[in-house]
Amino acid sequence: MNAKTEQKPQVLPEKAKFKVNPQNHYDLIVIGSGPGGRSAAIQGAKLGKRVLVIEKGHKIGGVSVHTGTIPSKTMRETVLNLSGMREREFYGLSYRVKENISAQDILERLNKTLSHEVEIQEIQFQRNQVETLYGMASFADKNHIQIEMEHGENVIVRGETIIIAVGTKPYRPDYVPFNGQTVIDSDELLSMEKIPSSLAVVGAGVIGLEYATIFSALDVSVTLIDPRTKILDFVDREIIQYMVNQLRDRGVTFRLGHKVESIERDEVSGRHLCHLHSGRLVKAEMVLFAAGRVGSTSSLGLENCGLDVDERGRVTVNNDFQTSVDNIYAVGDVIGFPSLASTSMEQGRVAVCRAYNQPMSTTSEYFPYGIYSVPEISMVGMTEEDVQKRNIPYEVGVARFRETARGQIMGLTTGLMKCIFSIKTRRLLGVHIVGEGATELVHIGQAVMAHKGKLNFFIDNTFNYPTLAEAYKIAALDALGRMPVK
Ligand SMILES: Cc1cc2nc3c(=O)[nH]c(=O)nc-3n(C[C@H](O)[C@H](O)[C@H](O)COP(=O)(O)OP(=O)(O)OC[C@H]3O[C@@H](n4cnc5c(N)ncnc54)[C@H](O)[C@@H]3O)c2cc1C
Ligand SMILES: NC(=O)c1ccc[n+]([C@@H]2O[C@H](COP(=O)([O-])OP(=O)(O)OC[C@H]3O[C@@H](n4cnc5c(N)ncnc54)[C@H](O)[C@@H]3O)[C@@H](O)[C@H]2O)c1
Repeated sequence: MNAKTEQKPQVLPEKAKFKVNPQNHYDLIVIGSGPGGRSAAIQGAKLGKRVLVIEKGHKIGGVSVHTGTIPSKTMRETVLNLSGMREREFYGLSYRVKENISAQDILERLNKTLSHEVEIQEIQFQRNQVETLYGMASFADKNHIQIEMEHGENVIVRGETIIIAVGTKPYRPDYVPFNGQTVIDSDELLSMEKIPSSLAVVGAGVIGLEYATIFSALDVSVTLIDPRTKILDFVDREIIQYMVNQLRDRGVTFRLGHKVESIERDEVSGRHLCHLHSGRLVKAEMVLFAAGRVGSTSSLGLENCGLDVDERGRVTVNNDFQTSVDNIYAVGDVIGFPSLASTSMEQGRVAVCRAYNQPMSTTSEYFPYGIYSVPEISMVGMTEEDVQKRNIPYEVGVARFRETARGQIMGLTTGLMKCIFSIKTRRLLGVHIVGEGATELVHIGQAVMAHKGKLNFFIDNTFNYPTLAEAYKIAALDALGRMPVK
């Protein structure tokens, strides 16, 4: 989709006049109730503002709650528990907690988790007196938002400050014959009726990799296809290599550097044939197309307030998350990188504080990245490739989880932590982890980095025993052994 062609910049309407009932006047209007919108709304309410959140879905929560973060992580947890994968070191490769895991097993837990999460968020809005209207929002002008409600009713509301937090939707090019059941995007995956015996995942980004590895843990035969030869190029190469080796060992097939040209159904076998540019063929019962996402801006009427979007439907903002129209801010996935629930929440809070000139300290430059593949990956700070590019003299310390007593207790045979230290200052520059608990463990490194901590922090402090966190000490001692004597 070329959003640019959809969103023709137009001349602003001459001071459009809208008669708006004073009841429909708000200090702050937030469009979208995902992590960015939610935290913006609550921050606005905490500042004593009258806040309205407009949500086009039936429930608040956004992609994060309904189709993205929480569902995929709940699915992962269910699969890891029911498959017994975490226990196989002790009980053998054939160990299963439940034989024949069904789509229903996964959906049951998913529905319980999601409704609980929505309830918590609704209570948060109630407690903070954030008002909610369900309907499709579009700009009438820079202060007025038209809301098309479900039963055809149209309402116009006025906001002095507006936050765009509409997020993204899956990229769905015309050449992919989506059918909602066997050729699907990541939203549709959550209503699958049956777990396929084979799966082709097109796009080895974070979404593709997470789902590919979750299905592989269910013993599904998975092929991962991506036109790029390097997957997740922001992750340390050693960590990716470590993970790819494990996945190959588990039977995942990689078709990197291969572009899908067409997808068709083979009527005889009922499987789908993915024809690759190279002439190779991938056959699978289900195809998951996960080749990125586009901003949900095509029906937002941005042209009515003088805003434009890029080729992926994203809005441009400055460091305060303010768009080129002074009373309109944008946060979350709609502004692009890093497109995480975690960073979207922070952006929502910061945007509102900046809009109301609240004194606030500058946010830390270090944020962690968590990839919930099986095994999981997490990182903060610079990769080894980054420090090399910047010509920083460095040393690396590595710890393997199997070297820790906790790792032995848990039956971990894999898992790796890599810490990068500056030789000159001895400061911790980056932490990269692949394996059990990576997304939790990384925060220790994040805290040390944010406080400009050095190698000696890990050497001089005692860690709980037995823990996986001990890996930090092991990695630091490993690096120390190779550091030049000062
Ligand atoms: C499969 C998947 C897994 C993910 N896993 C993780 C993870 O593990 N960790 C992580 O940090 N991030 C993860 N993400 C990313 C995370 O979900 C997003 O970064 C986050 O949801 C973005 O929040 P947001 O506030 O920008 O908007 P969204 O969550 O995208 O919500 C936007 C909301 O706006 C509404 N909306 C859109 N247009 C309109 C309109 N015109 N009028 C009214 N309402 C409108 C939508 O209905 C939606 O509810 C994942 C994403 C996906 C797809
Ligand atoms: N754990 C997490 O934090 C988490 C999990 C899932 C998603 N997310 C966020 O969601 C966003 C979207 O994720 P994503 O994986 O869809 O996008 P992405 O941009 O990360 O990856 C898309 C992948 O698809 C490939 N691709 C692009 N065009 C293609 C085509 N025509 N055919 C085949 N492959 C193609 C790209 O080479 C890339 O590897 C990301 O920015 C990510 O930050 C985060």
